[in-house]
Amino acid sequence: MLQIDHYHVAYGQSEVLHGLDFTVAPGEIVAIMGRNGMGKTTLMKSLMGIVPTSQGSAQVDGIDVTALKSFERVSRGIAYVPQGRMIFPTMTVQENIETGLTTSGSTKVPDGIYELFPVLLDMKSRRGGNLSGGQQQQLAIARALATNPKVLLLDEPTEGIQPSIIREMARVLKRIRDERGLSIIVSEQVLSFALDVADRILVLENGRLVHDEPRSSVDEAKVAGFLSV
Ligand SMILES: Nc1ncnc2c1ncn2[C@@H]1O[C@H](COP(=O)(O)OP(=O)(O)OP(=O)(O)O)[C@@H](O)[C@H]1O
Repeated sequence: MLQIDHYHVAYGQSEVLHGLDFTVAPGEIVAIMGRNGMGKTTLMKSLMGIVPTSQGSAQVDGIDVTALKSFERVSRGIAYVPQGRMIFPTMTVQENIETGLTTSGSTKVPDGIYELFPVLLDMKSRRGGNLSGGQQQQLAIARALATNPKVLLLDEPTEGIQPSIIREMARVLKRIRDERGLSIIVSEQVLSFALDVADRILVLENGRLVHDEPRSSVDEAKVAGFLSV
């Protein structure tokens, strides 16, 4: 569903990603792990077309998206939940989700979204800024799903969220994957969440992939070693 080849990204003269190669299958959840500053956010932003790719390519469902603008990537099936969630604080919950509908041509929030996140239905007339961190994270995921994506990117979704909500988030992400068959890429520093949610664990270290193992055979101590400072 997502294929990344020889993928390089730089800020000006400073290269941050030095040639990544990986694929994500339909219905697969991949966790990209790594300490602060290793390039996880840069990868997400470049896949979304916010930061340009300097070499290499990204394909979604067989279509090269490397030269496309962000809104074109959304219509090709990439959705993004940025670090810090970035919901619109003065807009209501419903209005926040509706901003994701522009690509689908629909004006009504699909019922399936509120089924996944019942708390958002209860709060649909509240302002986004009045929600808790966990509820805002659910809202950001709901908004991304409203674009009906094939590939969902989540940048450090557990940041600032309490443990019980983190476990619930893992459950919902797996349910979304099972029901919609989409591919999910989640950048993470919390190993327990990655082990809970992912089918495969990649580790990014100084802009290179240094580890790529299925969840079932992952060496937890080795991955933890990459994450310790
Ligand atoms: N706008 C920018 N201009 C120049 N360098 C940048 C810019 N944004 C990030 N960097 C650098 O790129 C490198 C990777 O940063 P990035 O934010 O992708 O890491 P990360 O793994 O997502 O870390 P974090 O967990 O802190 O978000 C860092 O060295 C950072 O200083």
